[in-house]
Amino acid sequence: MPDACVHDTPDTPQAPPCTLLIFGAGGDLTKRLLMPALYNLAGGGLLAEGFSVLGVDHNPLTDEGWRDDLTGTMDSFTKDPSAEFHAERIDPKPWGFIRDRLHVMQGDFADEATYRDLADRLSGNVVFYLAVAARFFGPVVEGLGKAGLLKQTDGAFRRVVIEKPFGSDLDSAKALNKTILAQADEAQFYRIDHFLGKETVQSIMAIRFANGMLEPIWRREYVDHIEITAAETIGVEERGGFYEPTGALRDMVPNHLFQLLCMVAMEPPNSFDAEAVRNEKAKLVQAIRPVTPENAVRGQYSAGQEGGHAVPAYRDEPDVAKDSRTETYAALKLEIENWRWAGVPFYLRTGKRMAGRRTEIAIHFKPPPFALFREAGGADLAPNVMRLRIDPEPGSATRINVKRPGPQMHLAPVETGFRYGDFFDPAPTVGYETLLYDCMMGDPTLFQRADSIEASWAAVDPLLKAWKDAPVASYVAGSPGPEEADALLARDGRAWLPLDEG
Ligand SMILES: NC(=O)C1=CN([C@@H]2O[C@H](COP(=O)(O)OP(=O)(O)OC[C@H]3O[C@@H](n4cnc5c(N)ncnc54)[C@H](OP(=O)(O)O)[C@@H]3O)[C@@H](O)[C@H]2O)C=CC1
Ligand SMILES: O=C1O[C@H](COP(=O)(O)O)[C@@H](O)[C@H](O)[C@H]1O
Repeated sequence: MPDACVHDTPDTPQAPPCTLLIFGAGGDLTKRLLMPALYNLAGGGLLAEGFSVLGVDHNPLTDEGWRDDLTGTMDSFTKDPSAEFHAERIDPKPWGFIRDRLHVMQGDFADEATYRDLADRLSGNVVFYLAVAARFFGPVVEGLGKAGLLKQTDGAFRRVVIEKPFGSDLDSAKALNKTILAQADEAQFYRIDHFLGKETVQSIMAIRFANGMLEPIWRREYVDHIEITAAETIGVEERGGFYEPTGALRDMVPNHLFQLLCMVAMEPPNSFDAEAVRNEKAKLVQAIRPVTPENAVRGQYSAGQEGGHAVPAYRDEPDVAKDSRTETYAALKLEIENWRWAGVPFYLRTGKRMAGRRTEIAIHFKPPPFALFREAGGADLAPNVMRLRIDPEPGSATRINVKRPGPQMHLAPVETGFRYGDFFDPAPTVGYETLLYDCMMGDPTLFQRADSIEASWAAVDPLLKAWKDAPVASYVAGSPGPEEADALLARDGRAWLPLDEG
C-alpha cells in the first residue's frame, strides 16, 4: 500500500469497472495530477480489476513508451519536495496496477477518424476526461456525440469530465453549454473545479452543517463581513501565453472563489443528495448582485522580491506583452441578495506574487452589543474572526477575547483552533482522487452544473466588460496587493487580514 490513501474508510465501495479515456495523454495535467490520483485510488483498493486507461494524443506514443514515461514522472515526484504530489516512495503494487492498464492511441482531436477508431475500441462504461486546452472542449464532445460514443446502452454509462476554464465570459459559457448539451444529457457532464477536490473545502460543509452551535450565528444578525482570499506567492511561471488573455478574475473568481463562497454562504441543503446541494449552490450564485467596477480593483505586479530573491515584473515574464494590462490581482466586494446575507459584504481577493501563500475564508463577527469591558481595554477589542484555512496549512482558527492573567480585568485576543495534520493522516493527495472516484461512481455533487456556471459568469460579466479597456493598478511583487484594494475596504471602515501572520 502506498503512504497515500484517500477514501480509507473500510466501507468505501470500489468504483465500477470502466475505461478512463484521457484526451491529452501526453499533457501536463495527465502526468502531474491524474496519474498520482489514479495511483492513490489504486492504493486505496478503489479501482476494480476491470479498470483501464486509454490515452489519446496527437503525439506518437506506444503503450510501453507511455508506461515508461509515466513511471519516470512518478519516480521524479519522490525527488521533488515542491511537486504537487510528493511521496517518499512509489509503491510498486498500486503503480503496477495502473501501469499494466495503460494503453494509448494516436489521434487528432479535430479528426473524425479518431472518434471512429475509438468507437471500434470502446465498450461498456467509459469516463471521457478532456485534459485538453479549452478550445477543444466543444469539438471533442461533438466528435464523441457524432460517433455515437455518448449513447448509454445496456446499462453502461458514458460520462464526460470537462476541465477548466469553462468559457471565458457569459456568452462563451452559454455557447459551450449549448454545444455539449446538444450531444448528451446534463447528467453526463462533470465540469471540474479542482478546489472542490480539496478535502478542506469539502469539510466546510461539515463544519457548518454538522455543528449545531454555528448555524444560529451564521447570518447577517451576527456576521459583520466575510473575507475570501486566494493569495499565491508564485508568478505566472511558464503560463504567460494562457494568462495574458485570461487574467486573475477569469482564472480564479467565477470558479474557485465562487465555490468557496457557495460553501460558506449557501443555505443548508435538505440532504446530501447531489442535486439538493447543487440547487443551493445555484441559488446562491444567482443571488450575487452583478459586480460593478466601483466595487472592484485590478492590479498587476511590478518587479519585487519573492523569498528573498528578486523577481521580474509581470510584463517581463515569458509570453507576456511589454505593455500588458492583464490583471494578476483582483479584489471584489460582493453583495448577496437573499434573506440570510442582505447587507453583509463579501470581500474576495486573489493574486499572484503576493506577500504570502494563503487560501482561506475569514468570517468576521459583529462585536458584542454592549461595551461592558470599556475600562479594561474592551472598547477597541478586536471582534471575533473565524478563519477556515485551506492552504497551505489546512485547519481553522478563531480569535476570541479572554482575560489577561493578573489582578485586574484586562482583556487580550487569543486564537483557538486546530490543524488537520494534527488529527488526520497527512497522506499526499492531489485533490483529483475524490473527483475521479465520484465521477466513476456517478456522484456529481462536487461538479458544476450548467446553471451555476452561467450564473457565476453573469455575476462578473459587467466587470469583464468594464475592465476590457481599463487601466490596471500596480503592486510590487511580494507585497499584499495594490493600495486601491486597501481603499476598497477602508471606505467601509474595514481592512484585509494581513497575509504574513497567523
Ligand atoms: N496542467 C495543469 O496543472 C492543469 C491543467 N488544467 C486544465 O487541463 C487541461 C489540459 O491542460 P494541460 O495538461 O496543461 O495541457 P497540455 O497542453 O500539457 O496537454 C494537452 C495534450 O494534448 C495534446 N494535443 C494538443 N492538440 C491536440 C490535437 N489537436 N489532437 C490531439 N492531441 C493534441 C498536446 O500535445 P502538444 O503538447 O504537442 O500540443 C498535449 O499532449 C486544460 O484545460 C487546462 O486548463 C487544469 C488544472 C491544472
Ligand atoms: O486553477 C488555477 O488554480 C491555481 C491555484 O490552485 P491551488 O490549488 O494551487 O491553490 C492557480 O495557480 C492557477 O493560476 C489557476 O489556473
